[in-house]
Amino acid sequence: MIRFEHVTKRYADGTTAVDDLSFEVAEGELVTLVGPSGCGKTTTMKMVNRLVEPTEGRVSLDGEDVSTVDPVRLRRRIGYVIQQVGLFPHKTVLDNTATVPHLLGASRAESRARAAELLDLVGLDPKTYGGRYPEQLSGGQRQRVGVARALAADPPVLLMDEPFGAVDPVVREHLQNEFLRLQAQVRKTVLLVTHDLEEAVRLGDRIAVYGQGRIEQFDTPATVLGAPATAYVADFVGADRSLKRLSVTPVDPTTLEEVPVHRPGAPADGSWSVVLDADGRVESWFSADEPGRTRPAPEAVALGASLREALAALMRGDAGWLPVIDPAAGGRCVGVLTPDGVHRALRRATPAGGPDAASGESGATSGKPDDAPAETLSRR
Ligand SMILES: Nc1ncnc2c1ncn2[C@@H]1O[C@H](COP(=O)(O)OP(=O)(O)OP(=O)(O)O)[C@@H](O)[C@H]1O
Repeated sequence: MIRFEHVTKRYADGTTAVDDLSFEVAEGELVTLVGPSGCGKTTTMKMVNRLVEPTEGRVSLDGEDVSTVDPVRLRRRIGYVIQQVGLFPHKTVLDNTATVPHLLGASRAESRARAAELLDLVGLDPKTYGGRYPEQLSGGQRQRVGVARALAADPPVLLMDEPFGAVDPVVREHLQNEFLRLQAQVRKTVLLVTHDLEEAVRLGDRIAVYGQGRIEQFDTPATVLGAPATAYVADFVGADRSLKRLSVTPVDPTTLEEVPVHRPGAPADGSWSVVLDADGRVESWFSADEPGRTRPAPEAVALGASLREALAALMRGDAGWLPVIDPAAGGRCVGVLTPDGVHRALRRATPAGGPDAASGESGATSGKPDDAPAETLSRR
């Protein structure tokens, strides 16, 4: 666990980069630090592995004040991933990844076996890529090697500074998703710096929104987007935060409608009805427009998927509704999601007054919706 207690950093030229900062990152939690350029994010991160020393206050790791720990010993417990990955150009991908375990005393064979496992874990087949040199990889592949290398010593803590910054938006989203999948397996305590709000929202269990040298709000993505604590945060998350909230609001059972089950021989109630198979999965459906025509089941989404995914699936099909399935119950259809349901779910994840009522005016909220607590997507 990482803890900052009243930490201030003033550089020699008098710049106050971080001003009286206090927060905690729980074990296994991924916290993103987001904010404009120069607000102190990188300085904050570097005080964890002692690349920068605080002027005042205390940074501790698992209760131990880092200023009392030998920096070399400290950094063995902390993986560090930076945008310019810094791979050794004259070493193969496998050897780059094996360097740290080897330095830590593992035999060459053990280190290479571990490196191959890690490359596999980050989605690079060691047989294909292990023997290549960094210049023979794409930017996205190099960044994956950077992540594999940081994980190689199996550190409990990872510091990541714009780790997916140097690639185009499509590759970036792909890497982010892979990283979330990986994090669900390895559960590191992660502090990740980004200037990209989308990335902060997508990856963070919690987000720290930085103003100048200070944290303006520290909360779940859904709460930061749904209930910005200050005018500054409201401005930073922007007017389209309702759209961003689609990514962090899950499809949940309470916003679904009942499945309008079709009874053979009986006239369909309402405008459409659904035929379920013996396992409760949608087999086909009928619309009152053309009652005699059997239509194939629309694409389904799983409980817990984001509203963003659900909306995309709604747009891809022409049914106007989606079956929602429970993967834990063998893919049984537990309800249907309609555009109205999406709207209700978004409003539910918002404090009283609807998606855009949470203003950044001085009557800032506590950061928590009053009625239904905003749920965030569980990525674990
Ligand atoms: N070594 C240094 N000496 C003096 N000032 C510094 C030093 N390093 C950083 N600063 C200043 O401290 C402030 C915070 O810098 P920092 O790199 O922590 O910001 P950041 O939020 O990570 O920015 P960016 O997103 O641009 O990387 C800036 O004003 C910066 O110019």
